[in-house]
Amino acid sequence: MKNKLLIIGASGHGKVVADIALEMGKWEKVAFLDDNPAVTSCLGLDVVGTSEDFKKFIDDYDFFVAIGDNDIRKKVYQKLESLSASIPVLIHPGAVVGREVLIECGTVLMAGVIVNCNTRIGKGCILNTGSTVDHDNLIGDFVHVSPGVHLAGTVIVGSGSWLGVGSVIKNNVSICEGIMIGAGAVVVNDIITAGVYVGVPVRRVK
Ligand SMILES: CC(=O)SCCNC(=O)CCNC(=O)[C@H](O)C(C)(C)COP(=O)(O)OP(=O)(O)OC[C@H]1O[C@@H](n2cnc3c(N)ncnc32)[C@H](O)[C@@H]1OP(=O)(O)O
Repeated sequence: MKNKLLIIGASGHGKVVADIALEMGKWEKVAFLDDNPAVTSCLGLDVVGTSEDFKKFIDDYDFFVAIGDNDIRKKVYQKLESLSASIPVLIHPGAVVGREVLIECGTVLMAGVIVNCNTRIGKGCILNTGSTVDHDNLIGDFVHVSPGVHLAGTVIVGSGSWLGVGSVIKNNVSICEGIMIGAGAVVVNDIITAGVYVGVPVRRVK
């Protein structure tokens, strides 16, 4: 771990990620990289270059990819990983993490998140504000669990999936890779085909 942090992506999501990093109090400097030249600061923190510039900073900074889109976040993360960048886990002090929970690099737990025991969260995930992930879950890489989502016990979520705001996943359900679950949806059975699912209980719309 380094004493400076560069956040890639000075968006609304990046702003919340920076807020968490500052709350954690582990870095003496926090700054951004962003590809929009019009954005020069975010949350009062400087944008010091574009995402292409990251190699210049690699020896001195930790890096965190704060890009909401799962596919883009994965691409940028993998570029950093291939150069052995130091990529932390960010956990808001107001999140609760149970025993025997494994959280991989590049994942953020926002305020009010609860992860119960024996759960594994993959790399590059977003556990957004107030979401809960219960016991014995397996969450793949680059998953976005939106604000207010609830996953009951023994749920599996495949890599790259996005659970929309306020959705609910019943216990013992598996969701395959690359799924989009709509806002407010309820999943009560396994989902084995990629697509967009909405409603209560969910139906596939795309
Ligand atoms: C901090 C943050 O902000 S984190 C970000 C959180 N954001 C989210 O969670 C966004 C979740 N996104 C959604 O719910 C979106 O509506 C999606 C992804 C499910 C669908 O979006 P699109 O692919 O653009 O589909 P589209 O809007 O064309 O809708 C397709 C159909 O599904 C319906 N539909 C879309 N979303 C929902 C939903 N959440 N619940 C019920 N029905 C829905 C539409 O009314 C439409 O029905 P119709 O064909 O009968 O008219």
